[in-house]
Order: sequence, then structure tokens, then C-alpha cells
Amino acid sequence: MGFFDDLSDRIEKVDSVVSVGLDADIDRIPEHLLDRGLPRWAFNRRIIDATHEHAAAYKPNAAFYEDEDGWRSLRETIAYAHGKDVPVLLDAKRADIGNTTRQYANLLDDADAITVNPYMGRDSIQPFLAREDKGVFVLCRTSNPGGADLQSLELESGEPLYERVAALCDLWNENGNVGLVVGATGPQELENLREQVPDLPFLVPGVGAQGGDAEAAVEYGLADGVGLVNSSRGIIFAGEDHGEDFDKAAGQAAKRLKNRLNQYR
Ligand SMILES: O=c1ccn([C@@H]2O[C@H](COP(=O)(O)O)[C@@H](O)[C@H]2O)c(=O)[nH]1
Repeated sequence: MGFFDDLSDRIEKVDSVVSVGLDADIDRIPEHLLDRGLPRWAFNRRIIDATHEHAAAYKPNAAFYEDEDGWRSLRETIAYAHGKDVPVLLDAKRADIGNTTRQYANLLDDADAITVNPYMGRDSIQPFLAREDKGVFVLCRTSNPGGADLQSLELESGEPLYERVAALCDLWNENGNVGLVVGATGPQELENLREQVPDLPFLVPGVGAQGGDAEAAVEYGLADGVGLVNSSRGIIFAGEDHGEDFDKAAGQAAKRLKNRLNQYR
């Protein structure tokens, strides 16, 4: 069983395509958790307890864990999510020359899937692609306002660069473990890409705090029912003003997003 088979089972089990983004920003974690040994882990544990019934996957972003306590928190978080049978996609956006990227690929020893950057070409992500049982989501058309600066540049053929990335990913998908990252803030690009690569599942960030198009995220993000629509801040900080009960609000936010997305499935 590969990552996308496991994800498909999980989606069916919880009737949800919601990816809960665990961007455990230490500056937004409730104050009463800050005196814990690993506040980000204490926070994530409560978030996972409150949201796992609605989560097709968890997506911690590595940026929020890149220090000594952060890596420990991340490892505990991944193990805890696995204890609840939820796959974990590490949003790390890695890639480098072969010798270096082989080290980055070790991140997949813990996580089930990862995001990678295609800018350095196939060899820079090959060690990830070679992990047949793991998912590899390649940045294609990102959700940020500057995403178009390079990704929408027209090549001589007339196609935008992001479409070339998608075409290459289709070729690189020899192990059936490749997906694309396509933001919900670009519904037209989502539609174009779905038509171009009908078999590749998408990770669609940008609904929630970034105001992306939830309907397009579902309509075009899923390939044969498989894909992920992510919200991070909109779920995990939904209870920011609720003190000790912050987790209940997160659980409700995850459920609300699940129900909203399910209208379009
Ligand atoms: O194109 C992209 C790629 C990745 N992200 C990441 O997803 C989450 C979104 O967080 P929200 O709080 O739901 O806005 C975050 O980790 C981003 O780094 C993205 O937004 N867009």
C-alpha cells in the first residue's frame, strides 16, 4: 500500500478531505501551555485530540519546528497522529543537489509524505520520489500573491511554467506517489491543472485565512476522490480567545470545514 492508498482509506473512513495544518506558532499558543517542557507538542496534542475525527491528514509546516525543542515536538506530534491512524504530511518544501537532498529525504523516516520544490529539477527530488511508500507533493502553483511571478511565466511553447512542472511531475510519477501543491487562491489554475493531469492528487492550501475558493479546491483538487484541502490558522487558532477551551473551537472549526467541503464532493 502506498501513501495515496492509505490516504484514500482515511478519507473514506472519516468522510473528510480536510488537512489540518499544524503550524504551531509559539507566539499564538495559549499562555497556559507555555510553561510546559514542549509547548508546541502540548498544543498539538490537544489539537489532535479535538480534530482527528475530521482530519484526513495533518500537515505540520517544518518552519514552525526548526529548533531543538521544535524537532522533538514534531517527532512527538507525528507519533501521536499516527496513534490516531492519521497520516502526516510534512510541509518542508525541500530539494537540493543529490548529496544534500539524500539527507533531506530522511525526513520521510517519520512523516508519510512531504512537500518538495521542483526548481532544481528531477535529481534534486529523486531521493523523495524513490520512497515508493511515501507521498511527494511538488510545488506547482502556490497560493501566495507572488506565486505568479515565476510560476506563470510563459515558456516559448506558450505554456506557463506551472503547467510544465505538472507535465514533468506526471512523468516522474513512476511509483504512483506524486501529487501537486496548487493553491485555492487560483481557481482557474486549479481547473487547468486538473484537466491537464487528471490522475495526480492535489494538496490545496489557501482556504481559510488566505480566503481561497473552497468549492474549486474540492472540485479540482481531488483525483478519483483523493486529495487534501488544507487549513492551518483557521482551524488551530479558531479558539485563540477561548483560553483553556481553545481545542474545542479548533474541533468545531475542523468539523465546519469538513462539512463545507463535503457539499462539493
Ligand atoms: O502554496 C502554498 C504552499 C504551502 N502553503 C502552506 O499551507 C499552510 C497554509 O496556512 P493557512 O493558515 O491555512 O493560511 C501554511 O503552512 C503555508 O506555508 C500555502 O499556504 N500555500
